Amino acid sequence: MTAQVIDGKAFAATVREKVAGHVARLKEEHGITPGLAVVLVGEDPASQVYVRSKGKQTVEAGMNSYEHKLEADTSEADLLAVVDQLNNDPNVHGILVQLPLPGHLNEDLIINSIAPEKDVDGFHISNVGLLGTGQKSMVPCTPLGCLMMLRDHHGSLSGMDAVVIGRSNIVGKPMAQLLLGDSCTVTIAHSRTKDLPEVVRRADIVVAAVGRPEMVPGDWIKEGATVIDVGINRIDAPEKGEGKTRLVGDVHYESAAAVAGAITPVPGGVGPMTIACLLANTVTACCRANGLAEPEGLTA
Ligand SMILES: Nc1nc2c(c(=O)[nH]1)N[C@@H](CN(C=O)c1ccc(C(=O)N[C@@H](CCC(=O)O)C(=O)O)cc1)CN2
Repeated sequence: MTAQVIDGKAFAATVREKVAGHVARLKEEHGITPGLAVVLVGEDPASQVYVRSKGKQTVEAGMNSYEHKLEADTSEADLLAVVDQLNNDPNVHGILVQLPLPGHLNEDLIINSIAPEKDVDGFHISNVGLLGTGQKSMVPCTPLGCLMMLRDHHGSLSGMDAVVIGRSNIVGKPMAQLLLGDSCTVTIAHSRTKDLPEVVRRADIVVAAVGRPEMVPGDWIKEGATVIDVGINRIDAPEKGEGKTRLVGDVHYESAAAVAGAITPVPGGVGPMTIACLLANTVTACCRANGLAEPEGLTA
């Protein structure tokens, strides 16, 4: 079997189009423009690229983008003051603090200082609790993007066996909650899981989110399974020339694609969906803040 490639880049473009349509309607019918504030602390090069991309895509979708770039040595008190100001700004419907933060800042404290209804990352403890109890919440963008691709590919996920490899708060745990919400039988596997290959071999859906380059080989994958690769790892690529690198996922793509029914590539799979879902969450937050109907197909 050769897997169907799930094109996250193309799918993300359709999500952004839907978002732009909702934004246009919000403007025309209600005179409201959704606004997203992104806070970046420090000069991590990858974070700078992601923040730039978020700002650009926010504006392209017709929304207002507010960027707050703070020095790497910004104090916790100063960062909390910026978040507080954004919490109280009626033009800001979504707030995101780019991660990772510099080591001297308490990530949990900062995230939990964001007003839950503006927490478009879905990382606030209130949103974690709401998602875990099946209530309306803001849903973390990467798992939401994975769920959208799975629903698009399969229609219903009900009764499917799903394995999520990785138990991070940002991807693994919310992903498992979303799959459970769609009536999958869910296993969360991690570094201490006994006989990981056997656990993965049972799964109709494999979501790999461990951050270890090409850790999941094709012979762990059940024939016809759907593989969602969340990993984005940069590795040396001497075959491309001295000092060159390339991106790989947590799954060994070639061997997995030979047995899977469908697979997301890296790059161009889950990654682009993360920012598309951030835009979707911002529109959702704006509609909720104004007591308007939520956009269909853009939430979990
Ligand atoms: N506050 C947050 N911080 C971080 C998040 C997040 O969701 N919220 N996620 C990641 C970084 N991230 C967005 O912030 C992100 C990562 C990767 C991509 C992406 O499109 N990747 C491309 C490849 C890019 C490349 O060439 O390097 C792909 O996979 O095709 C988008 C967003 C950590 N921080």
